[in-house]
Amino acid sequence: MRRVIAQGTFDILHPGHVHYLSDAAAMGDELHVIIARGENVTHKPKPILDDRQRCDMVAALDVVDEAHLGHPDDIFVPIERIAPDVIVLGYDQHHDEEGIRAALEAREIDCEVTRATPREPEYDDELLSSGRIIDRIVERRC
Ligand SMILES: Cc1cc2nc3c(=O)[nH]c(=O)nc-3n(C[C@H](O)[C@H](O)[C@H](O)COP(=O)(O)O)c2cc1C
Ligand SMILES: Nc1ncnc2c1ncn2[C@@H]1O[C@H](COP(=O)(O)OP(=O)(O)OP(=O)(O)O)[C@@H](O)[C@H]1O
Repeated sequence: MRRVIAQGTFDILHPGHVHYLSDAAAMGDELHVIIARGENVTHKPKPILDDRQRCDMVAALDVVDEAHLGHPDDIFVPIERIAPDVIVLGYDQHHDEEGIRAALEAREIDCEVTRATPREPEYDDELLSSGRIIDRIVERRC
């Protein structure tokens, strides 16, 4: 049984998320997804949706076996509990692969780190970013 971890904010789901999670699921037998707590999303605007709602929506996707709300202070706590064989970073996630590998090694967690592929738009005006969907809502409804 090869266990895979994917992670992210997942505020307002779109086909880019489904692509990432399907890519990650194809790398093993069981996909676990860690949902970033709103308080830990500091590199972009805070999510619109609550932690629990984002977690429940990801859990409802077919390719996902289990969605876990992230730890408030230490990202390695859920990883130690899940004990994955591979962590799949998103194609544009700012996390540094080498840094994560070194931290895993320091904690004696034997796990690969790899990156998923991007989904390119398949038709005109396909919106593949939660931020762009929110911008569109503001533009059209405010
Ligand atoms: C391996 C890994 C584990 C993570 N675990 C947690 C966690 O336990 N709690 C949390 O709030 N964020 C966690 N994060 C951070 C977020 O999932 C996420 O990368 C970031 O906050 C949101 O960025 P993004 O949605 O733009 O990728 C983790 C990130 C990585 C790479
Ligand atoms: N178009 C896409 N193709 C492949 N993966 C994607 C795509 N969009 C998002 N992802 C992946 O989904 C995961 C969660 O992404 P995140 O919640 O930051 O979504 P986002 O739509 O990129 O958000 P924002 O627009 O606020 O930056 C990340 O690992 C990210 O790489």
